[in-house]
Amino acid sequence: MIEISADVILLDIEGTTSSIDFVHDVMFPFARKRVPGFVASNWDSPELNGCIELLSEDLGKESVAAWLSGNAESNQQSVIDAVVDMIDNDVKATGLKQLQGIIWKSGFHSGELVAHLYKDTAPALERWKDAGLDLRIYSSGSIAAQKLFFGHSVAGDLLHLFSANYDTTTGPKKEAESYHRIAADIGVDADQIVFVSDVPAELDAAAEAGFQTVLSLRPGNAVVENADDYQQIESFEQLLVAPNQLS
Ligand SMILES: CSCCC(=O)C(=O)COP(=O)(O)O
Ligand SMILES: [Mg+2]
Repeated sequence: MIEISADVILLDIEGTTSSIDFVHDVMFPFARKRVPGFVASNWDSPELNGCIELLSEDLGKESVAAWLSGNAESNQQSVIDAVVDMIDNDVKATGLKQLQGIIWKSGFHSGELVAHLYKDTAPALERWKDAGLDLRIYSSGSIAAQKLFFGHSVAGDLLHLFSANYDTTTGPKKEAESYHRIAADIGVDADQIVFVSDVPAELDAAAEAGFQTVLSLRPGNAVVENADDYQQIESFEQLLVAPNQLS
């Protein structure tokens, strides 16, 4: 059991509230299968072009210019191949995550996608919220995707439990500056925020910014060799958080 005093709980999704398998074996294949049709049908749309613009910031203008150096048909195929390759390699690029979020929308709305949550996740969120804690999400998945995810979960629509969502438009999850920005956005001292994630490098960045941190050890997560360097939980039932100063 870990007992913490804090006002805000900031949660990662994959490997923390929900299984990595669901994201990799259900959500990624759903998007991957639909990338060719989506790119072909939306080639001139502001939505797709916004994602391509973001990818050129993520990957460098030269890479994206190379995809777009041929005729319309070959350019579309280059974008499709590049996006599929990034999905297969779990690239956490903002433009890719925006694109995935757009494609997932139809799946969550039709009921084909229902977000996985560990059985302790929804009860813990309710318990923490009732105790007066401010709950937020910070994930590589786009904010739109996060809202689809928690709006269409195995425990129903949980969006009312969260005060805000952050994605990589705030900055990369492994950089301290991103956590400084989140603390400034919330308007509390960094030490009043506890960040829970399965990725040590994310916890290290958060700790560098002054956050309290907890390592999430869920079944199917990557093995963390130095797990004992962190406060750790296998379930949210092991995380007791008492609010400090928020009214
Ligand atoms: C919003 S669900 C999709 C999650 C996703 O695409 C992802 O990359 C998860 O990364 P996280 O930062 O939550 O580990
Ligand atoms: Mg994670």
